[in-house]
Amino acid sequence: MLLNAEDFRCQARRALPRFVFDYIDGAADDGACRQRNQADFAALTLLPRVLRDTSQIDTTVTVFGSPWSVPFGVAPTGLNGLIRPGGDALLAAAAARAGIPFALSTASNMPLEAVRAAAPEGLQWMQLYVMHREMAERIVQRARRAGYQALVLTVDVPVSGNRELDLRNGFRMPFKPTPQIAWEALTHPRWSLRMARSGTPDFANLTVAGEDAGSASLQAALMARAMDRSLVWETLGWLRKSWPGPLLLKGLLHPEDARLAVEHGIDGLIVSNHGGRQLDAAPSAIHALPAVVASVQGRIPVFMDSGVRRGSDIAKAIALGAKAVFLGRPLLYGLAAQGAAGIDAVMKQFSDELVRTMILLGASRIADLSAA
Ligand SMILES: Cc1cc2nc3c(=O)[nH]c(=O)nc-3n(C[C@H](O)[C@H](O)[C@H](O)COP(=O)(O)O)c2cc1C
Ligand SMILES: O=C(O)C(=O)c1ccccc1
Repeated sequence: MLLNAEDFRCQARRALPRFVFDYIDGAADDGACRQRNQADFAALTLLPRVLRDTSQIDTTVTVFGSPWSVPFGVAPTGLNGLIRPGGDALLAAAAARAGIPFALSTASNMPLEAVRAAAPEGLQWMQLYVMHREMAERIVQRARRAGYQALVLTVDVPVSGNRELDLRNGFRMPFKPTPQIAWEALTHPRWSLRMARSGTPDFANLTVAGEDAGSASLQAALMARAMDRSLVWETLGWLRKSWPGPLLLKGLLHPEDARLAVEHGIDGLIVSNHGGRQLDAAPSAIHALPAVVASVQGRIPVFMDSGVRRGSDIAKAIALGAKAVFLGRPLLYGLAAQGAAGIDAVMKQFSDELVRTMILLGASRIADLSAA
């Protein structure tokens, strides 16, 4: 029986070739930050109230004018097509069914227009990595035309985190199976068959004038996470010109950076350490959240991700000032274990756990959690 995120993780380990599972599950250096993310959630408590009317539970929140049925969304993750062909479309459609937003990664294997078409009624946000500004501008224009509602600039990948599992496995883009990867793939005939039918899982959203979107050098550069490190607060205004909608920064932890973000006209923040995949010495996101919330003083919504594994973790993040959270690996485990049904099941698990937590806390609305 798959009852919780850890159950789905174990099932995903069985369902995937090792190099794919390692890529998803892996973290930077020694995995200390990834562990901290969960340990710090576990160390927090919520103080329940009793004899309050919880006969009706309302989990909805409104974000940038749009209602979410529950206060969580799908975090942007690259290479979802490596888990299942069309992984991004499956995640986007599941999010639309659940009434929550899906964030598409710049490092996705499906063209952003195709993902939008897979769930045209859903909320979709576009995550941006800036390798070249001109390439970034093209992605932003396309996202705007395709109807993405918000743009999320990820700022915690100035360079790749040290992912030793990926290095040892020889996992590279353009996708080129090493003997080990070929062996792992072949011992998972179902996975290999699916991939054989769908073709190589290239990054599909890299467009540069004069260079083929699928060029080997662009593929390799994105996999090496070779970002434009000259992009700074002073040059952020450049993005504003091509994106009139909500613009969020993802991956900051410092309260002073939160203040700078507000000063520079940013519309929302995602407090995150990238699931422990970047700076292994970083504090947990839930630990960093309160100072960021204090610094922002309610001027813009603050979201968080990294380490959310239970509905009670969502309640804890909201109690500490988050508007909502994003889920990364748990949904990927669901996708790996059972495809679309697995994503639905993981989303339902988090919703059910949140509702139970709210009843136990005597909170009938999300706003009531702020006091827990
Ligand atoms: C396999 C994988 C790929 C990811 N790719 C991206 C990405 O392309 N862009 C991005 O902003 N964050 C990326 N992230 C980070 C997630 O958006 C999110 O911050 C993180 O997964 C949250 O932690 P959690 O997995 O503990 O929930 C990735 C995370 C994983 C696990
Ligand atoms: O692995 C990641 O966390 C990530 O952000 C990423 C970046 C570029 C390509 C693939 C994944």
